[in-house]
Amino acid sequence: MKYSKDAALGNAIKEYLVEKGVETPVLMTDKSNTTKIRIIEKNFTNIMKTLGLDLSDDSLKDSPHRVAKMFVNEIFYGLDYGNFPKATAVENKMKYNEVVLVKNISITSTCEHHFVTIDGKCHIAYIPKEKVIGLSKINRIAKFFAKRPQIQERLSEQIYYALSFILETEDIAVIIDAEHYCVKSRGIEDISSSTTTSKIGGVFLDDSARAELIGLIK
Ligand SMILES: Nc1nc2c(ncn2[C@@H]2O[C@H](COP(=O)(O)OP(=O)(O)OP(=O)(O)O)[C@@H](O)[C@H]2O)c(=O)[nH]1
Ligand SMILES: [Zn+2]
Repeated sequence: MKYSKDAALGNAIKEYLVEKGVETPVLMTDKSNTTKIRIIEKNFTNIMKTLGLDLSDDSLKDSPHRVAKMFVNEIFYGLDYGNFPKATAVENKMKYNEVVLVKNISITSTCEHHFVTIDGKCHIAYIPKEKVIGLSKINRIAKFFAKRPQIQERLSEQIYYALSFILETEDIAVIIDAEHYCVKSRGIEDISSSTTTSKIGGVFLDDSARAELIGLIK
């Protein structure tokens, strides 16, 4: 992943999420990515063999390594705060104090109960106080927290508190609408339902501001 990272900011946000009680339950690991990939590869080999799959088949033989790389470097890279995007806020010199809304941010995450895909859209709004942030950084922060085993409620809250920490305001709204493949492709097998969650703070809690925001999203 080629983007600028900021581990110091990531670690400060981790502490803030722990304080707010919204951090993902994680235990410390000092294993390198190479070690993690080697261990996951070995364990996924066992899963495939247990299912009776023939790992000498050309198409299957590299799947354990492929899955291990995908877990560590792609779909779960947001477990590592060393990958937190460089998202430094800058002074709000123009004193802009109306809504900034980034709509339809594509999110793919992974359900932590079943380890299948969550696929949806995220809308993020804030009203600047002293600080503003590059627009793409909002998408990047949402994506960082999506790249973990997740539940949708916690994903909404983690994005909210990370932005609140960086932007030094509570005037933020995070709304996610997503389809869960654990609901769609298994279990209840409902192909049409989606789930909306939100974490809203500050002025967006007022009825009129909330109504205005919903109008802008529509
Ligand atoms: N609150 C919440 N629940 C979720 C999310 N993703 C998946 N779930 C639910 O987690 C629950 C896990 O329930 P269990 O009864 O332990 O699992 P299960 O036997 O596979 O349940 P079914 O999905 O109903 O077949 C299910 O109801 C899922 O729909 C999420 O993001 N938020
Ligand atoms: Zn699930």
